[in-house]
Amino acid sequence: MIVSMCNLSSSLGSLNSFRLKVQKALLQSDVQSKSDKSPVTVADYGSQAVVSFILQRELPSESFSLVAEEDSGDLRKDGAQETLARITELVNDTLTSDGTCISRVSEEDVLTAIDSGKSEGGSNGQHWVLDPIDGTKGFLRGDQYAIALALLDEGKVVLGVLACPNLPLASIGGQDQHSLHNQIGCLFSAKIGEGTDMQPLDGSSPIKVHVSAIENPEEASFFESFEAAHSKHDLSSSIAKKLGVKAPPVRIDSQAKYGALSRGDGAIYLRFPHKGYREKIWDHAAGCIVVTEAGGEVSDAAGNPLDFSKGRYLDLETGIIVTNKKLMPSLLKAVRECLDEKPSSL
Ligand SMILES: Nc1ncnc2c1ncn2[C@@H]1O[C@H](COP(=O)(O)O)[C@@H](O)[C@H]1OP(=O)(O)O
Ligand SMILES: [Mg+2]
Ligand SMILES: [Mg+2]
Ligand SMILES: [Mg+2]
Repeated sequence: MIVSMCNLSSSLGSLNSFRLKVQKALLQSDVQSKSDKSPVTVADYGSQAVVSFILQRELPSESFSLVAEEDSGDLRKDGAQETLARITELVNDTLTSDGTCISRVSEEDVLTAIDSGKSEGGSNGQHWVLDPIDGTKGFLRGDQYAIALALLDEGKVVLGVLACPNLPLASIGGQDQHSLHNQIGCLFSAKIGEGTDMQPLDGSSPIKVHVSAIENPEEASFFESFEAAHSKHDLSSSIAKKLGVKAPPVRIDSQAKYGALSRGDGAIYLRFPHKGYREKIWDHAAGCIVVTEAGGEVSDAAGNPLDFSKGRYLDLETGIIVTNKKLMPSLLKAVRECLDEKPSSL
């Protein structure tokens, strides 16, 4: 399966205008609640439809498989007609404005495109993995969010693209504040064995990025979820304290954390969801390769690499930790000690 990184990057880049436009003009009726109480918006559905259309246009149909977050169930219910019409209008605006020669798509086409993301993934063959808007709560607040697309080959992530429309090109880690003219919007892309690139969302040239080289935890800063409901802030604080981290946490939404970490804005990302939460592959696949190709490591709380071959969910020891190769052993030790002291914290 051959699809150029350039095509993919420009397709996700063109989605940028779609999302910024939708984010600014979002109506109350554009936001719904899913069965797990998490929010979903016309932008989540529209983004999934657009990426699905573009991938299916670029790729041979017989082997196409997409594992994506949203499905059309709620959009097919009575009362959803207006929402579906609005999504279809936004999708058509996007597909025609980015110069791709796609004729207008119907509401049924949009529903079908969304549902092409129902694949179960797994360890055989190739599967695209999509989070059309990761960090929907951040998107709604006007803060960080990401569009995350990855490719699995025989259960391994081999390619990842992470668009972060609200992430400054300059570091959010304290240094380098005055470079790049405070431009906003970053696209991270990584291919196995080829490193990680970052480029502005306007399509300017990419640069190679690398994780922080910090070895002394006292100089490290760490990322965690903005939402306390998504990750235990008290547990992260205990781990950071035990490790000797002095800086307060940097709290941002979505896989933008992986992007920021891949260019060394911070050195550590800690994620400890509350009991019962199951991590999905689309929440980590693109971020994971963006960080590992930039020289970092991603593991579960037991030190195992993430296994993307088990279907739509990640099967892991609760907790995801990300850092550079130098800090990982001491970070894992701090995690183990904190969990041993307070096993009930998981
Ligand atoms: N209860 C929850 N616990 C942990 N993560 C959650 C929960 N509900 C939704 N998420 C997902 O966590 C990710 C964002 O986490 P964070 O911003 O805290 O890093 C998103 O993928 C979000 O889904 P979504 O893609 O629907 O926004
Ligand atoms: Mg969601
Ligand atoms: Mg997500
Ligand atoms: Mg999402």
